[in-house]
Amino acid sequence: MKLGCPAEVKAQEYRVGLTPNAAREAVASGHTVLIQQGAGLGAGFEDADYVAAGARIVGSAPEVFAEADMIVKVKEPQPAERAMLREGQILFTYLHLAPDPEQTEDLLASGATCIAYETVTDDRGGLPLLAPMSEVAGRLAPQMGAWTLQKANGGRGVLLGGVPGVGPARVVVIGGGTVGTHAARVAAGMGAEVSVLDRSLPRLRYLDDVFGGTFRNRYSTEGALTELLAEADMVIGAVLIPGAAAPKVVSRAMLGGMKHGAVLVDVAIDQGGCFETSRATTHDDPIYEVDGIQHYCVANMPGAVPRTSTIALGNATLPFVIALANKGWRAACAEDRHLLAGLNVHAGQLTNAAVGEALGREAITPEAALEGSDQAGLSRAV
Ligand SMILES: NC(=O)C1=CN([C@@H]2O[C@H](COP(=O)(O)OP(=O)(O)OC[C@H]3O[C@@H](n4cnc5c(N)ncnc54)[C@H](O)[C@@H]3O)[C@@H](O)[C@H]2O)C=CC1
Ligand SMILES: CC(=O)C(=O)O
Ligand SMILES: [Mg+2]
Repeated sequence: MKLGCPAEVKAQEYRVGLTPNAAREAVASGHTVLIQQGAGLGAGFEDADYVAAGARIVGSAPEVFAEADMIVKVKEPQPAERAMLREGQILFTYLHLAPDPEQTEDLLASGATCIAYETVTDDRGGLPLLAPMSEVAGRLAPQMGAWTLQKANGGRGVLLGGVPGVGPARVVVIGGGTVGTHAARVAAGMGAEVSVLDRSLPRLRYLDDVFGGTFRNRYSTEGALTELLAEADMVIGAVLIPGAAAPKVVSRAMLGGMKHGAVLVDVAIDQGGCFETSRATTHDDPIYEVDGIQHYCVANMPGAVPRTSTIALGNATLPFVIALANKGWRAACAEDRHLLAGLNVHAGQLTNAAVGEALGREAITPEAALEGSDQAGLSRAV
């Protein structure tokens, strides 16, 4: 198979879909790897590193898209990239379709087979291709929130850890999954007083067992949240219902009960955001204010640390990239129901129920797409 890796074009996105080590393994498995010139530079990988791994450097994105059977990326394809996808081509990347009807429309129109990193599952109920970026975004969240809390950035001018004689900042983390746990650990490590809320009792038990002495946890109800918001200097939004639009856990009215200059960091913004007042921002212009509360809502936070993020993401995606390249998408997905769970769009049909529900569109099951793909191809060909 020909694997193509274009340079990312989203604002301030310096990650890359394939590392030289991933390229080397794909080449060793008998595949051709096409890397757009300079695609790895932002993450510290030179074209020469890819050439040494056996990959071929290609001058432009249109050449990569035209030649490759499978496109491996990081971020959801931007409009110019969507226009280059074609029927039968595989796209393997983050998609986050639930809050993005335009992208969904374009992917359906392309006829491509689109597998989303964020809905691939594992045996333990986890999301193995989201987890590494959730670890990065979780660890970054208190760092970005601490910066936003500085007076010059519109925050209330509170130092996270306090100093001797002055108490620490209070941090509330909503959602105690991967993002939330890593955020809570780092915020506590910076000296803040941290509370984590979740709606899963098994998760709260786990957090209590492992981190009981480091941060507190509470069952997430509006009442508990309202109490904690009143005292909070920083609130980190980290909830997820896989594939679905994020539930709005903090309404605009609830901002009125918070301290002026407190900070919201909405990590869940890539699924539409879990605060009513959130809108996606970029690394170029990351913060804005609503009702005296500062909002940081960057949808690709790991892009801020592209070296760490690219390697972490590549470690997780590599086995799936190789399986897709070796077997083709249909056999690879037929043999691995967890990879099949990543199928969001195939041959003009939506194949993820949560995305369909969020967008009010009909979705078939990924299993039906697997069985019906020949037929779908045939009916378009006549
Ligand atoms: N902005 C960015 O750059 C990035 C964003 N993310 C996003 O961060 C979000 C969280 O991801 P993960 O931590 O990996 O998910 P996860 O599935 O590990 O954790 C989510 C947690 O939220 C809890 N939850 C669900 N509904 C809730 C509610 N109403 N109240 C309280 N808790 C609730 C779940 O029980 C679960 O423990 C996702 O939307 C993910 O896409 C992840 C990486 C980067
Ligand atoms: C998860 C995601 O969207 C990101 O890493 O940018
Ligand atoms: Mg994102």
